[in-house]
Amino acid sequence: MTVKELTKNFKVHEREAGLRGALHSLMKRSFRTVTAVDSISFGIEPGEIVGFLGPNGAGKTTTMKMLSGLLHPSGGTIDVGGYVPFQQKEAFKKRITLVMGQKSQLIWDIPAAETFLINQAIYEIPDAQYRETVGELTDLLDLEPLLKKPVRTLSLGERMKCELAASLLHRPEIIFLDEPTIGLDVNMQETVRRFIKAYNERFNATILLTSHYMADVTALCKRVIIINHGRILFDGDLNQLVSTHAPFKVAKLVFSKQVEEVDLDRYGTLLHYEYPQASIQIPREEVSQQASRMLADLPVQDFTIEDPPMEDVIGMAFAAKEGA
Ligand SMILES: Nc1ncnc2c1ncn2[C@@H]1O[C@H](COP(=O)(O)OP(=O)(O)OP(=O)(O)O)[C@@H](O)[C@H]1O
Repeated sequence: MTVKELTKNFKVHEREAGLRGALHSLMKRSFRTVTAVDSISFGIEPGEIVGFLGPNGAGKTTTMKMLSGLLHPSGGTIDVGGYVPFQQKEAFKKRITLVMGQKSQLIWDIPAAETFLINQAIYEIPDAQYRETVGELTDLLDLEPLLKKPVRTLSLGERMKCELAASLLHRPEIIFLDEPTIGLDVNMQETVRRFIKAYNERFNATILLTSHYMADVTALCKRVIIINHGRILFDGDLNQLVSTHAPFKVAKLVFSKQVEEVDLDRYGTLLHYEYPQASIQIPREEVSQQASRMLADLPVQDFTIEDPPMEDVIGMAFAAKEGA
């Protein structure tokens, strides 16, 4: 998949407040242009899972819609699996899918199994292949007990599992996942994550994923693209992002006895101390040395070294860019 200088402008109608504004806008409409995606370029190799991150309104969904052919770009070029998405060729539609966590394609009053049959017809999936794929997806997602119930009676997580299956029946090799875990409880998020990983491994599918849950990103994506105000801020290895923008780790300690706060400052920057727990920020190159010192000097009952939370790392990446 290759994207070059992709841009999307929306024309939005502006109206002054109040009755005068309403009357005025009847006579003369005034428009403002919003640039949702501003000349972004990137390439994604077959089989890669890439995290597409950014704050609300950054342009992620707009980009996904252009990549899947739902929106016509204002500028730039897109090649997805050898196709130009907005030409909406049948062969292209059979190779991709767009799953939006906030929107459902399942029909509310009938069981998911029946939506599956409709999709079989739409995508012209031969019977044998359809049965095999439904069987595989049913196993991977544990769908058996869900398929015959009307969709409206399913929980959000159960519906999301059916949603994923419905979107993957035609075995697309390029998948756009827009917030697939939104609103799900922690266990169901983990189930969906495991499924995405298994699907990617089994079919070598290329996946572009947006999520506000950093656990999705750290579990699935080696590479991330971060956008803000429609522009790419970072595109590269997740580990590199962390080591560039957070050149430190956080030691989490649990003590078996009270320790003086001043004693903890000696090992790094004390972030938090409330007996029996403390967290201390330590420069990466000092981690092993300071860890052995702490274990030797302090009444440590439990000890872990972690990367800082991804939210913080991304926050630091934004701050660095704005400061530059
Ligand atoms: N149809 C539209 N008409 C006008 N403006 C739009 C339209 N769709 C999106 N926008 C604007 O484009 C910008 C990018 O929106 P987009 O939905 O792509 O962001 P996002 O990164 O997906 O955000 P979120 O994380 O909240 O889903 C926003 O300022 C949004 O208001």
